[in-house]
Amino acid sequence: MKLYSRYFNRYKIPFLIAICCVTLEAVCDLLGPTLMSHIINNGIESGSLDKVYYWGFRMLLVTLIGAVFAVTRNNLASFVSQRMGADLRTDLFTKIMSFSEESVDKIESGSLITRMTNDTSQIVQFVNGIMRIFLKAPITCIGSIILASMLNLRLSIIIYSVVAVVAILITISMKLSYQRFYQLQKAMDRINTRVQEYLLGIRLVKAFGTYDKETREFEEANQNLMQKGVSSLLVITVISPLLSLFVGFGTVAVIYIGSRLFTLNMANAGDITAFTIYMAQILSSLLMITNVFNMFVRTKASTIRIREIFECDEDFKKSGMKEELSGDIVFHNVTFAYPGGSGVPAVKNLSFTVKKGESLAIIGPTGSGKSTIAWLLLRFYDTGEGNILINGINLKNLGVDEIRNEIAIVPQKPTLFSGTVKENIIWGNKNATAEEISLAAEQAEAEFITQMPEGFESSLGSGGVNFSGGQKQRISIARGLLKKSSVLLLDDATSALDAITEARVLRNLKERKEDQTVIIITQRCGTAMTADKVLVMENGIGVGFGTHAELIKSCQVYRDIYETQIESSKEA
Ligand SMILES: Nc1ncnc2c1ncn2[C@@H]1O[C@H](COP(=O)(O)OP(=O)(O)OP(=O)(O)O)[C@@H](O)[C@H]1O
Repeated sequence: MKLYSRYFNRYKIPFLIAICCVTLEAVCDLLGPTLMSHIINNGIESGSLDKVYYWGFRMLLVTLIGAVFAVTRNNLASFVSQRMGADLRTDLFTKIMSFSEESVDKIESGSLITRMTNDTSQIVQFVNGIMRIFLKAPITCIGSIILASMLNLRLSIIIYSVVAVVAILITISMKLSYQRFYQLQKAMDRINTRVQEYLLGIRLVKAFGTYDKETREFEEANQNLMQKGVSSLLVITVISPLLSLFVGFGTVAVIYIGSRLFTLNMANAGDITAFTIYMAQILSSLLMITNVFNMFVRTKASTIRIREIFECDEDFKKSGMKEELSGDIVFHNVTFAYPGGSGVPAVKNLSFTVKKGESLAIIGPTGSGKSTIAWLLLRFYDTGEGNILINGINLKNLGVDEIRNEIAIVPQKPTLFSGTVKENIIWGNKNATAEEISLAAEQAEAEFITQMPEGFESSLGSGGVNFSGGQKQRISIARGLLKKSSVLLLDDATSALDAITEARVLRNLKERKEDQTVIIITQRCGTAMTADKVLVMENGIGVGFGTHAELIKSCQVYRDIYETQIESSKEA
C-alpha cells in the first residue's frame, strides 16, 4: 500500500468523490426493496392507487439519483485509474533508466516488459474496481443484511448462515489463488522473453533454419501460460457457481419459510418480496466480493513484481564534485570481479597512466578484460580494490554524469536507433552545426551518407537494419567524434571496417586538432601500433605497457600477437 500512497495522494480528491458517489449509489440500491415493500404493503394490499403512485414516484427518484452517482463514479474511476497507471509506468521507466548494471542483469527484459504492461494494467483495473464496485459490494451486502433483519428477524437467520458459508469459500479461494496468479505472471514473462529473443535473432533463426526449435520453445511457453491460466481460473470457476448455489438454497429457504410465516400471519407479502430482493442483492454483492478478493490476489502478485523493480539498485549518484576534467587517466592497482559473476576478477592489480591528448591502445586475447577497463572508466561498476583517477580525482568522488560527459564511447556493437542518420549522429551533441556533423562523418570515413539520396536525413530502420555492419560502425564513430569529449573510447569499433578504411579512420583521428585522449580497444596489432602507448592484457592482468617498439622487445605476449598477425600477413 505504501507503494501506491504517493499516487493516491496525487488523485485523492477525485478518488474520494468517487468513493462518496459509490457509497451513495449503494444506499440508493438498498432503499429499492424497502420502497417496493411499501408499494405492496401500503398500496397494492390496501388497494390504494395513490399510495402506489406515492411510493412508486419515490422509488423512481431514488433509482434516478443512483444512476447519476453511478455515471459520476464511472467517469472518475476511469480518469483516476488511467492517470495512476500512466504515472506508475512513467516512474517504472524512470527507475529502469537509472538501473545499475547489476540491476540490468537481474531482471530479464521480457519480464520488465510484462511488469510495465500486464502488472501495471492489473493495478489500473484494481484501482478502477475499488472506485466502481469494490466498496459498493460490502456496503450493499451489509446494508441488505441489516435492512432484511429489520424486515424479519426470523428469516434473517437464513441470510447469516449463507454469509458464513460464503465467507469460508472466499477464504479458501484466496488461499488457493495467490500462488497461481503469481505463476501466471511468470509464465507471461517467459512468453515475452521468447518473442523478444526471437525478434532479436530473427535473421539468425532464418539463416540456421531453426524455426522448429523456436516454434517448439514458443509452444512450450505458450502451453505453460495456458495451463497456468486455466489453473488460476479454476478456483474462480468452482467457487462462483458454489456461491450461487448456496445463495439459491437460501432464497428457496426464505420463500418456503416466508410462506409458512405468511400463513401463520407472522410476515406479510411485501416484506417477503423485499426479503427475496435483498437475497438477490446479497448474492450479487457476494459474487462481487469474490471478484474483489480475486482481483486483490492478482494485484498483490503484481505489486510484488512491481516493487521488485522499485527496489533494484540504482546507478551511482549523478553528480559529485563538479570538477573540470580534461583526460588524464590513471588506473592504480585496480582489481574488479563482476557482481553476480564467477568471482574470478576480470581485471587484476592493473596499473597504467594515459596523459591528456595521448592515445592508448589496449590489446589482448578475447576475454582478457579489455572492455571491462572501458566499463570501469565509465563507472558502470566501482573497482573492488585500487582506484581510477581522472585529473587526479578518484572516480568514486565524481558523479556518473560528470564522468560520462567527459567520455565518448563507441561500443563494440554499434547501437543505432530508428530515426534519421543525423538524429543518430547528433545523439551526444544536440547543438552541433551542419559543418560539425559533416566533419565528424568525414573523419569517420562515412562518406556513403552523402551519397545516399536523402543524405543525413536518410532513415534508419529499427536498429539500423538497412545499413551494413561497417556503415553502422562508421555512423557510431561519427557520433563519438561529434560529442567532443576529453576522452574518446573506441571499443573494437573498427572491427567491421576493411583494412584500408580502418587505416584512414585511424589516420583521421591522429590528424585532428583536438586535444583528446583516445583509448582504442582492439584485437589488431596494426591498429595498436598507431597509438602512442599500448597496454597488453592477458587473463585480466596488464602484462605489458609501453610503445610498440618497447613492447616488441619486452613483452612476449605482444610479440606473439605481432608475429602472428603482422609477420604472417607479410609472408602471405
Ligand atoms: N556482465 C558480466 N558479468 C560477468 N562476467 C563478465 C561480464 N562481462 C564480462 N565478463 C567476464 O569478464 C571477463 C573479461 O571480459 P571482457 O569483456 O572485459 O573481455 P574482452 O577482453 O573485452 O573480450 P573481447 O575481446 O572478446 O571483447 C571475461 O571472462 C568475461 O566472461
